[in-house]
Amino acid sequence: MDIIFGRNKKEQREPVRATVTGKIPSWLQGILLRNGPGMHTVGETRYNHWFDGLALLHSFTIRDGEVYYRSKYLRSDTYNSNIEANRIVVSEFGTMAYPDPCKNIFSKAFSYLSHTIPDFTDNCLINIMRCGEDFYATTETNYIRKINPQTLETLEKVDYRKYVAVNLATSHPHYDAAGNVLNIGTSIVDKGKTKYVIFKIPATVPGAGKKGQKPLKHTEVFCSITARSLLSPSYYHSFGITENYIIFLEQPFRMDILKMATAYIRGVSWASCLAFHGEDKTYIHIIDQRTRKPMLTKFYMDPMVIFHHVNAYEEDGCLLFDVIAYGDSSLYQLFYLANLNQNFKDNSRLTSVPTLKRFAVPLHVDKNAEVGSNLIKLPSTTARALKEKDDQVYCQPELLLEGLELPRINYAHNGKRYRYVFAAEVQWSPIPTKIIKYDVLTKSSLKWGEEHCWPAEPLFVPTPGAQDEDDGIILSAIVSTDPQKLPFLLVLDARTFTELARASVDVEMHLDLHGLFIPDADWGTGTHPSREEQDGASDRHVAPQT
Ligand SMILES: CC1=C(/C=C/C(C)=C/C=C/C(C)=C/C=O)C(C)(C)CCC1
Ligand SMILES: [Fe+2]
Repeated sequence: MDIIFGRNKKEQREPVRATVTGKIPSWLQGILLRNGPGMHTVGETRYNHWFDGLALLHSFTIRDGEVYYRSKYLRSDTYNSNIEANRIVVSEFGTMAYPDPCKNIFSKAFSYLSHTIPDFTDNCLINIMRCGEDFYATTETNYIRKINPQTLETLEKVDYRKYVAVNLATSHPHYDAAGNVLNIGTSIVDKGKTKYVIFKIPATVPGAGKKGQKPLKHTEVFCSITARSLLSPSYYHSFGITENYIIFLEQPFRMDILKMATAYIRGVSWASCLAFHGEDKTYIHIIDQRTRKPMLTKFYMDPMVIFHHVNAYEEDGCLLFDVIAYGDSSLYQLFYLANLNQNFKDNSRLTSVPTLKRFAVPLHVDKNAEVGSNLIKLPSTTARALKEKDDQVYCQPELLLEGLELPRINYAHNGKRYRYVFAAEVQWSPIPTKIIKYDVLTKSSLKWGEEHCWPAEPLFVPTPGAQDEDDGIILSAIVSTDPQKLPFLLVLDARTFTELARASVDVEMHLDLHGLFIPDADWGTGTHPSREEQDGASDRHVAPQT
């Protein structure tokens, strides 16, 4: 398994043409841009956790039935410092690093103290975010890195804290129909308070295109929620949204700020400051977008760990949300590289299987409803919300499907009633073996899988002018454990889940995390450099010139 997880991947800086078999639909023109960890050792030093790896961006440019692949390490400050020092000098999720090798005991003590809370990393390895016409590589700290989606070149480092008071922010923002970005971050012990801050970055700003007119400068705080605990806010990875509401789950998987403040001096990682408190509840915060205020009813559910929200929607006075839930935090434990070795199969059993669960929250709670009564009367779900005393409501889910992660939907249905979840199938280990299309209405699934193949997150791209939710294609980058088999971009018909085409590339591809598709039609005529300008004049191979 070391080939897939632990081995450093070489960049493919010049676009290389893939060998296409089958037929890519002629309307599919654009760039699939994805992110994930690609380098886990620097010099003699090694990261402990797969999520620590240095961000490797890669893209598949699809044009006129051909596919061109390229990859480039994000030239973050973290990457540059590590490469220059030829060792890991910046701390990541599972690895605490020490910048200066101290010469004597006094300077060592001084160095430790002056670094009590080191600056967080800008190794943005998780996802790609679109802000108007700009694209950023993202992680979960206060830093994002602007990138050129065509050349994969690294551009400026952006500190969210310049625009909004957050120390951490998710790498799974939402977008409204106009392309405005909505995200959530945590503001830690700021003016005596720890808060979850929901903020909005407009897609366009007056005078856009003029120097200095950046959407980020116009970031506004939409709403904030005081954390239940000043010194142990929840960890979260995503959130949910509908037309009128925002769903934030304050789960009992928490960060211990005091532990974090002493982590550097104690020589332990950030990950060791996170703990799951199975004796606690998960609080459901529902924010009404019209008033920008959280609902006063105290909704809660069992203790669980949720990384990915799938979708949410409103139906007959209820708010329904679908999430991939775990019974504990064992997922993060599994990704320690020490577990992802030859004995992978024995070491990497999840102690809880990721399960698609549907929750339902009543938007108007009748104060006179009997304690113990179920407030959900929808025929469409068996999810329940039990009235309790003191304005509390206990939500119990409907179990939809076990064994899936990295969920995606047709984003045109985000926040609305929907039918299809596209995901990677995973059972008791974090190995994605198949891609699955799950119909939440009929509860049936379609699957794609092939021997030795590990599929990445399946991304849905709609057919132009599509009416049906599944009228489109699925794109997934597939890596293989068989050294004889080249990695490839898989193109499936999203309706039937049959293979339309595959584009094999003779490179060492990494297993990635998340990304997005940029249709060619999205390149405006205005401020963007032309494709010709950006495609890279220095291309050795036949570059996708148009
Ligand atoms: C560096 C750093 C962090 C990084 C977290 C990361 C990198 C999480 C990755 C999660 C993924 C990939 C989940 C997939 O489901 C924290 C803990 C936010 C806080 C402190 C500094
Ligand atoms: Fe994620």
